[in-house]
Amino acid sequence: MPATESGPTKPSPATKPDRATKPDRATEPERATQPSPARPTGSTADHRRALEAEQHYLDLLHRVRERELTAAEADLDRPDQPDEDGLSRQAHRDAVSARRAELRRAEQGLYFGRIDDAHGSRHLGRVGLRGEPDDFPPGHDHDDPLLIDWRAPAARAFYTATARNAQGVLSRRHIRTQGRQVTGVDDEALSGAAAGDTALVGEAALLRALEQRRTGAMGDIVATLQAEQDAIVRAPREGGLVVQGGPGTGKTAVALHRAAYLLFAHPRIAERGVLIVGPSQRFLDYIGQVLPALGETQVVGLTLAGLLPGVVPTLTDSDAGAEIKGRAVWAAILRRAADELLPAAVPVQVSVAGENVSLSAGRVAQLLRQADAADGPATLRRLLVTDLTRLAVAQAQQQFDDVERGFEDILATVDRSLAKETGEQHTPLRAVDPAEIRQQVVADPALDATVERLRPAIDPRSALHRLLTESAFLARTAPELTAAERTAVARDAHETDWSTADTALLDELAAVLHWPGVPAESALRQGEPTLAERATADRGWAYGHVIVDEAQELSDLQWRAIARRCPTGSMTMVGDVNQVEAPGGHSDWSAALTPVLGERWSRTDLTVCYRTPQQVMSVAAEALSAAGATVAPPRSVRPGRVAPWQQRVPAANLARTAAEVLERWGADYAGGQLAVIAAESRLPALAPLQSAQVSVLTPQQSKGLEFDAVLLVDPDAIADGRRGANALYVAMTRCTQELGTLHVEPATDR
Ligand SMILES: Nc1ncnc2c1ncn2[C@@H]1O[C@H](COP(=O)(O)OP(=O)(O)OP(=O)(O)O)[C@@H](O)[C@H]1O
Repeated sequence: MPATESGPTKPSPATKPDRATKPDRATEPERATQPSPARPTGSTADHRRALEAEQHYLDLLHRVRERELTAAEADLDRPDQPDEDGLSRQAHRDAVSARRAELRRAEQGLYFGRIDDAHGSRHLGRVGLRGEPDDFPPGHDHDDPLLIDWRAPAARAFYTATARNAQGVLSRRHIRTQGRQVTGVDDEALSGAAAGDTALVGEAALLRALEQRRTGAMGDIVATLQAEQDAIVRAPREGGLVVQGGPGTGKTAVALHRAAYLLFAHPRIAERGVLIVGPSQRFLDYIGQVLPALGETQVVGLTLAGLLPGVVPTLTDSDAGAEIKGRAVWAAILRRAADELLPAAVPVQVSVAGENVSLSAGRVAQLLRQADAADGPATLRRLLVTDLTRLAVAQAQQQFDDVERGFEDILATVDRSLAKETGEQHTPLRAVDPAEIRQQVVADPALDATVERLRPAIDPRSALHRLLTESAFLARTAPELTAAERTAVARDAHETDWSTADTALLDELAAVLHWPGVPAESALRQGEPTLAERATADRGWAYGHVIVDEAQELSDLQWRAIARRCPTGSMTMVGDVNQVEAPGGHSDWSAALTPVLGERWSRTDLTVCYRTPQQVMSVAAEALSAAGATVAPPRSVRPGRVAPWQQRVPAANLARTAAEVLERWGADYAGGQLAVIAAESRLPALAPLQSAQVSVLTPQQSKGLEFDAVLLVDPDAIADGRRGANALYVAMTRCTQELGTLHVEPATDR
C-alpha cells in the first residue's frame, strides 16, 4: 500500500498507556483520549495543517527536553552534601550525566514517528520524554510519556503494523525534521486500506530515505526500520543468531540497531559492552557514527587483524597460506606445541610452621592438567593452595594428636601449677586451625615461585615464531599437515611481522599459554579508562554480546577466537554466503558455526534489498547464478532510474575512459560518493583517480560499503580470481543508483 504525504489532523499529545522509556513494562492501561488519526488526504491545505500540528508538537518536545537538560546540569553542578553517601552520589551523577548526553544528542531528529489507534496517539523518538502536568492539554493523562524511546516495547507497532496486520493501528506518520524544523510528513492509513503486495512499512518514507545521496558514512535507520528487520533487532539475546541476507538487505544496519537495543534493554550486556567485528578499518569508519548517534558508547569495533591487543599485522599471506592457517586443526597443533614448550610437572614443597609439606610430581601433573583447562596460573595457584593446605592440616593434626596423647599427664600438671602461681587459667594447647595454616601456605614466597616455574609467561609471538621457523618442531606437532602445507606456512627466521591469519594462530596460542597479553596503546593513556578502552586492552575480556559482520569470511580458527570473547554465546552474525571470498571463509553457516556454538544458534533470512536498484540487481543475480549460487539473491525494492550500461575499451584506454565517466558522474551525483572497483592488478593504473569523492578499490576492499555510482573496470580480471564470481557479485551490488562497466576490448590482429 503506497503511502501518501500529508495529513489533516492535529497531533494529540496525550497518550494513555505507559509505553514510556523503559522496556519490560508489562501492563498498558487504556488510553482515554480520542483518536485523531493522521489520515492521508493529499491536499495542500491538509499538508500545511499537518506540518503546523507536528511543528507544535516538536516545539513542545524541545521545551520539555531543554527543561530536563537544565535540571540535569543543575544537578551535576550541585556541590556534594556532607551527609551524602559518596558511592550512591557518584552512581547518581553517572546516571544524570548519561541522560544529559542523551538529551543533548537528541537535539537532532528528536521526533520522527507517530501511530494512532482507537485510544489516541503514540509519538516516537530517539529518547523517551515525560511531561509535567502543565505540558498536556486538559483531559489528557499526565502519566503517559510525551515521547516513546524507539527501543521501548510500546514503539514496536510503529515498525511492524501493516495493512494486512494492522495490530489495531489506524494510521502511521513519519515526520521529517531538520534541526528543530518539521520539513515534511508521510502518512499511511492502515485500517480499511487494501493490503497491497508490498510488505514494506512506511513505504514513502523508506523510499525517500533510500534516494538520499551517499555521504561516505552510514546513518541510522530508526525511522524506517522494516518489520523483518525489527524482528531481528528485538530477538532474544540468548545464543547465536545468524542473519543471512543478500547485498543491501540492511544486515549491517540491523546489526547496529540490535546492539543499541540490547544495550538499552539488558543492563548486564551494557556492563560488559558489545564487540563489533568488521571486515576492514574503512568499514569500521563507515559505520562508526551509527551507534554514538543512537547514544551507545559501550561498543568496541575491531577488525580480525586487530583482535589481539599488542599485535598489529602488516604481512599478507598467500591465499594458500591463509587457508591453511585458518583450519581448526591448529587448535590441536598449538596445544601440542605448548605442551612441548611448557615445563613438565615436578614435586612441589612449601614450609608451614617449620614443617615441610610436599606434593608428588604425579599429583602436580594432575593439577596442571586441571589448571590448563581453566585459566592457567591463577587456577594452578588456587589448586596448589588447596592441596598443600589439606596436606599441611593433616600433618599438623597428626602431630597434635601425637603430642596430646604423649604429654596429656605432663600438660595437666603444668597447667595446674601455672594456675596456682598466676591465679589465671592457662589456655590449653590449641587445636589445628586450618584457616591459619592456609594463610601460611598462601604467604609462602615459594608458592609464587613454583607457579611461575611451572607456568612461566611464554609470549605466543616467540612460541609461534619458533614453531613456524623450526621445521622439525612443526613436523612433530603438526602431523595433520602435509609436507607441502607445512612449507606453505613456514616463516623466514628474520621475519618479525605478522599477518591477519597469524593473529588467529597467536590468539589461540595466547589462550593455550594463558598469556596475559600486551595492553593496547589506548590503555596507556592518562585518566580513567572507558569501558571500550578497558575491553580493547584486555585479551581475555568477555563481552556481553558480539556482532560479526561479513561473517561468511571467518575461518574456523577465527571463529574460535571470536567465541572466546563471548563465553555466553550471545552473538549476532550477519553475512551472505554468496559473497564469500576469503580463503578459509564459509559458504555453509552450519559448517562455520556448529564447531563453536554447537546447537546454540539459529538462522533468519533478510529477503529485501534496499540498496541496489532492481535493474542492477537482476544483472548481478544473473552473474551469480551463472556461478552456481546456493542462496537466492534478494528482491530489490527500488526500480532505479538508470539502466546498467557497459562499454568496451582498449586496455590502454581504461584509465582515461574511467576518468571521463567520473567527470560526468561528478556532476550527476554532486555531493555523493563514487567508486571504481577493479582487480588488484588494475589498481596501480586507476589509483590516480582517487579523490575525496572517488574511491578506487578491489571488490574485497569494497565489502560492506556503498556508493551512489560504481564503475566496474575489467570484470573478467575480477572473475578470473579465486572465488571470482562472488567477488564480481560483491562489486556489482555496491551502488545505490548507477552501475557502469568497462570491458577490455580484445586486441585485434593486424
Ligand atoms: N529500513 C531501512 N530504512 C532505510 N534505509 C535502509 C533500511 N534498511 C537498509 N537500509 C539502507 O540500505 C543500505 C544497505 O544496508 P546495509 O549496508 O546494512 O546492507 P548489508 O545487507 O549489510 O549489505 P552488504 O551485504 O552489501 O554489505 C544502507 O544504506 C542502509 O542504510
